[in-house]
This record gives sequence, structure tokens and C-alpha cells, in this order.
Amino acid sequence: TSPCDRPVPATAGLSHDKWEIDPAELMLLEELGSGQFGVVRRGKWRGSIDTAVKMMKEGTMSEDDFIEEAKVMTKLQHQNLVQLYGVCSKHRPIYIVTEYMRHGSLLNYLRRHENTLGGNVGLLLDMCIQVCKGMAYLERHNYIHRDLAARNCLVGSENVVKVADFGLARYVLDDQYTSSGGTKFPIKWAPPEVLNYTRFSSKSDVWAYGVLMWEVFTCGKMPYGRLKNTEVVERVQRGIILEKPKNCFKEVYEVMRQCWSQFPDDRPSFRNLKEQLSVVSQGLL
Ligand SMILES: CS(=O)(=O)c1ccc(C(=O)Nc2cccc(-c3cn4ccnc4c(Nc4ccc(C(=O)N5CCOCC5)cc4)n3)c2)cc1
Repeated sequence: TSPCDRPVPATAGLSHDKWEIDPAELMLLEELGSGQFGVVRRGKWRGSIDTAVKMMKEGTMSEDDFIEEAKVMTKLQHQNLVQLYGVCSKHRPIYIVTEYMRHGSLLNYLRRHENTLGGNVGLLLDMCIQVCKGMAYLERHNYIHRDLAARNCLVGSENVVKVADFGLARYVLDDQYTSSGGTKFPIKWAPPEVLNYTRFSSKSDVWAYGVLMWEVFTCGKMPYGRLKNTEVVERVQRGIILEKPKNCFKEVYEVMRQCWSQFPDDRPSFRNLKEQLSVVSQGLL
């Protein structure tokens, strides 16, 4: 066959996929935790940038689809979203590299600091408002989280709280986690339309946000206590909602109740929640 006589485009080889991180620029440090998805370690990127590196165990996620989505996720930038720096996808396991949050998950932080946080309603409300701001940004970009909960938010210095792993749930392969009948499905954070039809939307994120507010004001209690998933589904479908936490102002509980309206359209948007919560915050403090 005749050699290709087309000129080589000037950009050939220069296409630095900016969401692709060179593992040689990453120095892996101590383990931060692990789960069925693999291990998370602290890392230094380009010598000085603190990162968290999620090393995704093979078979836990549909990697090619995730890598494609990573291009979009790196563009989602907000002070209350854990920034995705990029991925190392040229080897297995793939690495998901994000900004580092030094105090770990919001859930563990609430439980560890219950004695100091419990009485500080202003701080608890501020944490809720920070999560709401991150979620309002995702809502504005028509981006659905699908697994909003205190365990999926992270705490940094000066009580900064950020939303993590937005959209990641779509790529988890474990159908115990993805199907609403599965043992790992987050039933206690799901509204009726997700339980019945797996219909996710920003309004199903708002329902989950109401449960996150309850987690914050109970300093990390398990919603519905030790009730079995089937019992929770039955209650949610009958319109029974979580009770008001002890040290929670009724104005704050009123916001949670709105998030738990049976019909998605009756729930506020995150944009509206942000306004309501700042009025409540000014009124109470
Ligand atoms: C449902 S799923 O899609 O399969 C899924 C499941 C799990 C995950 C996931 O990322 N999990 C996970 C597990 C462990 C650490 C992370 C994890 C992710 N991060 C992203 C940014 N920063 C962090 C971070 N920071 C931590 C964690 C723990 C400590 C710590 O040791 N502390 C003790 C002393 O006091 C301070 C805190 C410190 C910083 N931990 C994330 C993501 C997706």
C-alpha cells in the first residue's frame, strides 16, 4: 500500500488530555480509608499539591464511561464541591485524584465532635448552608448527585464542608448498590419516586439533602435508627417522616419537612433552600 501522504497535523501528540494525570507526578502517602471500591490514599501531586487518590479496585466501576465523564466533572468548580483534579487511566487500577480534605467525611466529623458541635446550632446550620451552596451549583448545571449524604461530604480546615463523589453512583457496577432492591442501596436517603421508579432528579437530591440536615442536627445519628430497609420504605411511602432532632429549632425542622414533600414538585429547589436557610440563619443567630 502507498505510504500515507497526508501531512501529519501540527497538533499530533500535543493533545495533553488535561484530565489525565501522569502517575509519575504523584507521590502516594498514607491510607485514608477503604471500601468495596478500593483504597483511598493521601498524595502529593507535582511535589506540593495535597490530594486524595482513590485507587478503584477493578470490576467496581464502568471505567471507560467514568473516564469519559471525568472530562465534564473536572469542569464543575465551586468552593463547596470537592474538586476533581483528574484521573490516571493509562494503568489499572485507575486513580481518581481530587483535592484533599484533612478532616475526612462529614459523618465521622459530626460523630467525633458531637460534644463540641452539639450545642453550636450556628455551626451546624452553617455546615448545612455550605452543602446547600455546592448542591445549588450542581442544580444550576443540571448535575444530579444521586448519593448525597453526610458520608459523601468532606470537611477541610476552618470547618469548610464540601460535597464529594457527585455523579459517581452512575458508574458503580455493584447492583447491590445501584438497584433500589439491593442491600447497599441508600434507601434511607431516597424519596418515594426513587424507591418506586428509580427516578433521580435534583428534587430527589433535595429529599436526600433533608436527610443530610437531619444527620447534621443529630450529630451523625443513623436515620430511622435500626429499622430494616423494608420498614423504612413502608413508612416513606405512607408519608411518615423523620422526627425533629432534639436541639433543632422548629424553623430549621420546617425546612427539612419541605425537602420531604411526597411529590418532587412540592419540594424547594436548592436555590430556594439557600435563600430560606440564610433567612433562618439571620433570624436565629
Ligand atoms: C458508593 S461508591 O461509589 O462505591 C464510593 C464509596 C466510597 C468512596 C470513598 O471515597 N470513600 C472514602 C473512604 C475513605 C476516605 C475517603 C476520603 C476521600 N477524600 C477526598 C478528599 N479528601 C478525602 C479524605 N480525607 C480524609 C479521610 C480520613 C482522614 C482521617 O484519617 N481522619 C482521622 C483523624 O481525624 C481526621 C480524619 C483524613 C482525611 N478521605 C473516601 C467513594 C465512592
